[in-house]
Amino acid sequence: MLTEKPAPGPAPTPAGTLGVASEVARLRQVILHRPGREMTRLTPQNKDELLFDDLLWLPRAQEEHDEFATVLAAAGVQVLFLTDLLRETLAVPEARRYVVDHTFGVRLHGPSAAPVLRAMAEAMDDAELTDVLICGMTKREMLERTVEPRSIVLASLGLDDLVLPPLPNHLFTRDTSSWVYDGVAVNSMRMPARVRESVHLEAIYRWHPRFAGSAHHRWSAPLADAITTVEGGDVLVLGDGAVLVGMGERSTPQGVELFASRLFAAGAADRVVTLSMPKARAFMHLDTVMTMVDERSFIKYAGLGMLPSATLTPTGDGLRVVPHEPEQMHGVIAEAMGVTSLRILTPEQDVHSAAREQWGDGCNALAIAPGVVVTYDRNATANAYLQDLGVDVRVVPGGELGRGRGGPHCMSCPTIREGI
Ligand SMILES: NC(=O)NCCC[C@H](N)C(=O)O
Repeated sequence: MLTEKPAPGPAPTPAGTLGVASEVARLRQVILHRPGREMTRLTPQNKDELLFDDLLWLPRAQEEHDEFATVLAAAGVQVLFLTDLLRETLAVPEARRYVVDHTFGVRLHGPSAAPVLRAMAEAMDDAELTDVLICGMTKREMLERTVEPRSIVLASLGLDDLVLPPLPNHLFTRDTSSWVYDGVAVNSMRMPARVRESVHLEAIYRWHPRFAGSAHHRWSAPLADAITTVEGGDVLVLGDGAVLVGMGERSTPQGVELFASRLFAAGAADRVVTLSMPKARAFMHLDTVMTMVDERSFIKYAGLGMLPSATLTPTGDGLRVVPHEPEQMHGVIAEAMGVTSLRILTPEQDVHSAAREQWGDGCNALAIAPGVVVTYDRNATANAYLQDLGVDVRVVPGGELGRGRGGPHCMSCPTIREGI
């Protein structure tokens, strides 16, 4: 039996206007995804394709996640759960049609099976459809709901093969959509295993009553392609019109230029600093190596070193691009932030311990207010180091959650921070 989801805290009070004008301003509202049955689809055979390094022990992962949600709720953050948002969104007929059409399509299922699968999905109630969309569906489960259409796509699958793959990386709500100033980017995801996550977030922001009525900007064309990709873990909102974006394994220069152009066109930002990161799994997103702790402090992985950067600014009808040498990295970010220097926080430890803590998301802090961060308890050196500097560190367990390679920053999509 999976454990029940706890109430996320006291009855939510209206949290304010949607938007995030800073990485560290007091967090008011966040989207989380409590890991569920989709995690039980992970096997030693498919985990790499599904971007997990190991299999999660689900009840323990849920306990850990519940603690994360409780720490946030105790700090006055309104916690929204993706499963609830998706289920409530599917009650809107247009949203349901959009999601079903973008899930059961000719490309994935072929022209013979797609219409049958769509009809099967249409017949489900909102909760069942939500479960199938997130957890996926085997052919055996499909046959409990519909007769097998004549389709070589389906005929090629065994009974326990997946007609619809699960989405275990919904856990990392940061990446799929990101609020930047008074708008949201529903991101085109780089890895095939995560592409369908954007369908759900797009539907939520377009049709869920909580978001549909708000006049926020959109910084992306979701599901565009695998070239113009930006993922939220690569994006840090520096404040006062500045944005920092990492380009590496997931976010591409093409995607970042489009993203910057949209921010500039709306007047939401006027400078974007890009960092060229190594293309490696350990550095898959900027927030795995560097996150903000307060208005001018970053916790940074020692092994990251200094990176080539560029400053993008608007020119009226295009972008002005000024490249910088690696040694200028901190100065360039400081200048974009309008501060004389950054405070770079790098715990002192031997290279092996530093690499182990980075792998365990030691630099993946979620600021819930300036100088108040949520981190995994396992990163003892980084946590003690921050505490010694006077940072209020609120630790949560991450032994199971961390197996998907993400910490508190990755597992949270802030939708409202103070000061927007
Ligand atoms: N911002 C992040 O670094 N998110 C963690 C994403 C982990 C996920 N398993 C992935 O590979 O996409």
